[in-house]
Amino acid sequence: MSLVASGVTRHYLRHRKSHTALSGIDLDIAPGARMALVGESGSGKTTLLKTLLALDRPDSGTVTLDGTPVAPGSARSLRWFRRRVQYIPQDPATSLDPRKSVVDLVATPLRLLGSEGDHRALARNALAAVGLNERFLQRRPSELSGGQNQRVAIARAVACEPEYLLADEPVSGLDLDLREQVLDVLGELSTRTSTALLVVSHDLSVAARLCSDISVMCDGSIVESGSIAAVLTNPSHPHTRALLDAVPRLRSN
Ligand SMILES: Nc1ncnc2c1ncn2[C@@H]1O[C@H](COP(=O)(O)OP(=O)(O)OP(=O)(O)O)[C@@H](O)[C@H]1O
Repeated sequence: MSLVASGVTRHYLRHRKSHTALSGIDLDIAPGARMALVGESGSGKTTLLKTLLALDRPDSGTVTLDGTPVAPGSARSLRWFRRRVQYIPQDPATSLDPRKSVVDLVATPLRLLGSEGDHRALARNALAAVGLNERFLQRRPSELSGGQNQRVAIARAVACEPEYLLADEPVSGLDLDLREQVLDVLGELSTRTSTALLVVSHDLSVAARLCSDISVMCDGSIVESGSIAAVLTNPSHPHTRALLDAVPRLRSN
């Protein structure tokens, strides 16, 4: 019972040459897991996330949810999967329809997924859970701050109560205050619910704050994984040590 990538490989053509973005990745996200996926820019984190979300098709290998294979397909054929696996994109500004009100942005996916219940009431509850109260409901994304839009994106992802939440750099590009706000919201959500969290980040401090396990990517491979405490105190791969050196605070803690 888990979201699993097995032997996932993905190549891209660049300047007519094949470039390996993912090289035989195995990753198992158990129910309720809180896992960070870290690595420097270009290591393959987003490509793996897209593959796990059935937004991108691997060249070889499989992604399965509780043993059922998933791959890109029609919205209808993936409805069962999207009800269970949701996504917080890196840049909410490009993922939120600027014409829609906040409450509609959160209620619409519930309608499309055929979720049970009063969609607007569920949307209001999800927005309240991320600290956006009634006075925000009719605003448009352009009338919100970056951190507020990021919280709308979180509410949208959690409103259908998914079992797995995959977040791509959820706080990159936010200033310090907004970053703290969004990390608090995600941390609170993952402790209050049984939703599994996979957080993609190039930042080890974000990983340490939200997750209990970590996988480190380098050049399309997972080079190290384990509990955050073990990996951060005793990194075995040079790439992990280099990432750690970039966050001196973590070393001294
Ligand atoms: N659509 C694409 N076409 C060609 N190459 C791509 C494409 N998407 C990703 N790549 C390449 O695949 C590799 C992995 O990219 P990916 O975006 O998964 O890395 P990342 O670890 O998420 O990086 P970042 O932290 O900068 O977002 C990179 O070398 C990237 O240039």
